Amino acid sequence: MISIQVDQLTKRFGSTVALHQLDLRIDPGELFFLLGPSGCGKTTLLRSLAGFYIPEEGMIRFGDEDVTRLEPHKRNTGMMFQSYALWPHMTVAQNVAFGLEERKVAKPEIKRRVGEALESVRMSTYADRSPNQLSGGQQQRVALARALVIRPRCLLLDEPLSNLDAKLRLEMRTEIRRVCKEFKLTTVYVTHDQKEALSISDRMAILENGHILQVGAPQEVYRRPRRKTVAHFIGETDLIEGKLAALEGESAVVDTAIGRFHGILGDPTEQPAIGSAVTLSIRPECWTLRETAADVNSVPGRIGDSVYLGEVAQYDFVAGPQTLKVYELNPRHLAGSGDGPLHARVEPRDVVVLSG
Ligand SMILES: Nc1ncnc2c1ncn2[C@@H]1O[C@H](COP(=O)(O)OP(=O)(O)OP(=O)(O)O)[C@@H](O)[C@H]1O
Repeated sequence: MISIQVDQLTKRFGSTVALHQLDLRIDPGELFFLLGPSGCGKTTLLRSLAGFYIPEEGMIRFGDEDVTRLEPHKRNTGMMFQSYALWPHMTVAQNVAFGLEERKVAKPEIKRRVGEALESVRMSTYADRSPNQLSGGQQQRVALARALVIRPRCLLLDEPLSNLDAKLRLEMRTEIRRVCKEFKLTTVYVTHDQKEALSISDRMAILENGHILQVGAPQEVYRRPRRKTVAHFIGETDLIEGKLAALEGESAVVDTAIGRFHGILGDPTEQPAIGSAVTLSIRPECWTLRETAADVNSVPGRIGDSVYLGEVAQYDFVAGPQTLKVYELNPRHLAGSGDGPLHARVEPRDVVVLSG
């Protein structure tokens, strides 16, 4: 197991700065995700780790070794990309063996390791098939076996599941986590799919314009986003603009057009000034609907549109000038626009106060 450390990494393409003095440390054996809007620099960072891009400034280390300028094939990384590109004229076993043949590994050793790699992704019985006789999910398993067979120092995955349908994606993401943990591989995983990241990552980084906005475990990033962009990018959220009325440690009081809220600072290291503009981020499932008002964090309003989805009912809750998304888990019945006035209430710990 190795750590991956990135110090002050800058990568430019002409006048575009794809990565700005990026600092990041990924712990040994960690399953680490890179997330962010299109063009934020995820692929550039992954390709720099793989050695396909050489940064203009900064350093990349695998464990204690400086690999910043090392050629890709000398880095010994296992890679799996969006198009898994198995060679159609080779069998599954030959596809997996290829990397070992290139490395001039002895024949009996190749046979043993290919067997082990196919076993680890549960594809042993398909060894003699050609790739076009496999489903998309099975091809992806072979691509994973091909990445694992070289005993890489780390795994680099770029949208590995994006060609699969929804059900297979669910199955394969658990499979990828199982394999990474079994092989104790430090893994960097790029995706657009926040559910993939929330469900299997140890930690994740959210990028924007070549900068890292936040690094943390899924629960930290989801429950305590530090910036509006992060709150907006990960999960659903209600953003409510207001002015900071009081601050004591991490606890903040904010006045908004729909009332006064008590909450917690998203980024306790940045203390906004009293009277400054702030934004509240409240997850739709944190609200509860009641017929009576509560003492704090209680907003009167009416149900607008509603959608029943079995385990959850989704409401548009019209509170004066603001329409909030409110999700009720395990709904007994669906509230409708014909119902009387209600009060949406939220715990202060679920109200995240963000600068700006
Ligand atoms: N080979 C290249 N030549 C010129 N500009 C590039 C090149 N590769 C990336 N860029 C630019 O660098 C920035 C970061 O791109 P990158 O591909 O890393 O983003 P991304 O987060 O992976 O996006 P996506 O989610 O769309 O794949 C973008 O502005 C992109 O246009």
